[in-house]
Amino acid sequence: MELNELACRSGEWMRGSGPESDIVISSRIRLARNLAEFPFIRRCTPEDRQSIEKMVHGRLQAIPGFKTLYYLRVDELAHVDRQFLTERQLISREHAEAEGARSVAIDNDERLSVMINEEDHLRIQVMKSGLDLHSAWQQINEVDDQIESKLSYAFHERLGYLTACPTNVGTGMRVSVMLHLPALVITNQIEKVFRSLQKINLAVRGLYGEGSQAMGDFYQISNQITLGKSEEELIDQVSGVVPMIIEYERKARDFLITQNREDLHDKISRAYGILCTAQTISSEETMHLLSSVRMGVNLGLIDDLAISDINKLFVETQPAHLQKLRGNELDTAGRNIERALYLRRYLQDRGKEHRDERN
Ligand SMILES: Nc1ncnc2c1ncn2[C@@H]1O[C@H](COP(=O)(O)OP(=O)(O)OP(=O)(O)O)[C@@H](O)[C@H]1O
Repeated sequence: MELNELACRSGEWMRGSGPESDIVISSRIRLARNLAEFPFIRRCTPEDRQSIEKMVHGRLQAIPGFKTLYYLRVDELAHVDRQFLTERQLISREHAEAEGARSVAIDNDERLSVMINEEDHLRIQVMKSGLDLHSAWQQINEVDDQIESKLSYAFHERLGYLTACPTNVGTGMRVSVMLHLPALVITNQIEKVFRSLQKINLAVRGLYGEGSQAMGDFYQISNQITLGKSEEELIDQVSGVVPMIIEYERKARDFLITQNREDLHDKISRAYGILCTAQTISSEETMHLLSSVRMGVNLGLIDDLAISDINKLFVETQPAHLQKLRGNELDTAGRNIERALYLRRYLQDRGKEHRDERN
């Protein structure tokens, strides 16, 4: 697949069409799996890695339905292409930066991706728009069964699936939701919410997962425990807590709008104004301003844009996306100019379309 093809369209999870997608950007389930006949990645020789890569690729191809997956050798891609896949959440930052033979298989809608030779031999992930963990589980469970019918997984009768890091042993599953929580940040309640989540063994991470900073008020909430609970219990734990966080965020938004409507409207309109007119802008500032505009769209304070537009802009204004869309490499200053140009054009076009629709 030409990566440029991917750059020109939105993955399913970016469309903002799933349940509760005003606050829940996406739901993700990933399974860590290893092959019984090879050592864990950290103990593999370069030859082992090559053999695993070749074997898994071959077996995946033998699964009906997997033939249509795009298959990319990550270690053979240019830096910008690896960064591009990270920005689309199709591979982890570790997979983009690691050494040795490694690859990824991706389906057409970007719902399913399988990383080969990441921290574990296989990392299978399914992503859905909005809060949709149960259907993500249904899909990943089927995919996992299909793969298991072609490969022999490292499995221990008492412990469950064996993984490179002990924190993943058992189900090998991480269940997560990416939430947009700007009002809890503005009202200084976010730390309190995080402390309560940590008490019930849920992890809070930034936009790009483990060790990453929260950007644009996006937070990822996931299970910390993988052992001693069934997959359904882990999903229920995360699914059970998310509606409460959604309610807190909605209450904080209501509070802001009733107590301070003018200030909030002003903050959001200024953010929109800067995005529509800036001549040079960093990705950090863009994320920050888009976060305000996203809340403005949800609160009906901005009606020129839809949530899908904002989700698309969040991804397409990232460094590698800009360079792919533009077709050449750019340094930081060049990217900041290109980003501002891209935003001005996009927002002016969408504004015009909306005005035409209304007339
Ligand atoms: N709900 C989600 N929606 C979109 N992207 C997600 C979601 N959850 C995680 N991701 C992305 O997946 C990548 C990997 O995430 P993360 O490092 O948290 O977990 P992981 O792959 O399960 O690995 P590990 O727990 O072993 O570190 C990151 O880029 C992260 O942003």
